[in-house]
Amino acid sequence: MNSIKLNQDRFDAAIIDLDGTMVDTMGDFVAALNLMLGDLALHGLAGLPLEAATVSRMVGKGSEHLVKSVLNHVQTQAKHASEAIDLVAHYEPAYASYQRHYDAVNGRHSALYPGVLEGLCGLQARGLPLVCLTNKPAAFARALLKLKGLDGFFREVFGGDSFERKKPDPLPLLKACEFLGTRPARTLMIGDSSNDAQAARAAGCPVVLVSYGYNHGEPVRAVDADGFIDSLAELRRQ
Ligand SMILES: O=C(O)COP(=O)(O)O
Ligand SMILES: [Mg+2]
Repeated sequence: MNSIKLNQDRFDAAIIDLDGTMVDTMGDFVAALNLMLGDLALHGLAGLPLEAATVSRMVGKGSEHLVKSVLNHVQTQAKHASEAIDLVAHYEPAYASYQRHYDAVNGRHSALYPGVLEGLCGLQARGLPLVCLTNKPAAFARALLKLKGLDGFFREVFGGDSFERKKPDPLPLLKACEFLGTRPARTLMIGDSSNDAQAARAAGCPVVLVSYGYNHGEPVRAVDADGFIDSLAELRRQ
């Protein structure tokens, strides 16, 4: 980690992102989205099924954004005007189908990144209270954390539907700090994307990004952040 030294003097708590930071959930997203396209009879259209490389560019801004991005992608893949889809008419059924399928596949095609347990244990051993803050719907996030054995680490789990606005808006981080009773300047945000970094900057939280996540398909080290780590286990050693 380059410019941040993690020590108890500097931080009173940590807020940790879920997808792309603690759990590699790409397999769940891809499975649920392809089942959704099957329901809508869009599965066979121009170059589908969707692949992880495509979906990883769309993840991180919540389910509504993800479903809209996939429908837009299908639209741009349509080779003939006759294949063009009505995005507005498809959105509601697509979203309902996606939610149903994601609920069923949640955690089945996903895995903890290496070093996550060590990192969380290290933060906990330092006495830092932890909150999980994701743009994933809170119910999906809680079920996933439980399935992966991580639920016991967090005082609270906030999702993309917990507040009026999602990351990159600072509101969820400010609310998480309020819950923790800590000042943003002393609350470390750990994430995988520019979404997390922008929210942290705007809230006044220091931010460290992992190098292995999704970051909307862009190189993460180009993002304005206070440090980068290759594994959460590095937090233990600071
Ligand atoms: O957009 C999502 O569903 C999840 O994204 P996040 O856990 O990286 O915030
Ligand atoms: Mg993320």
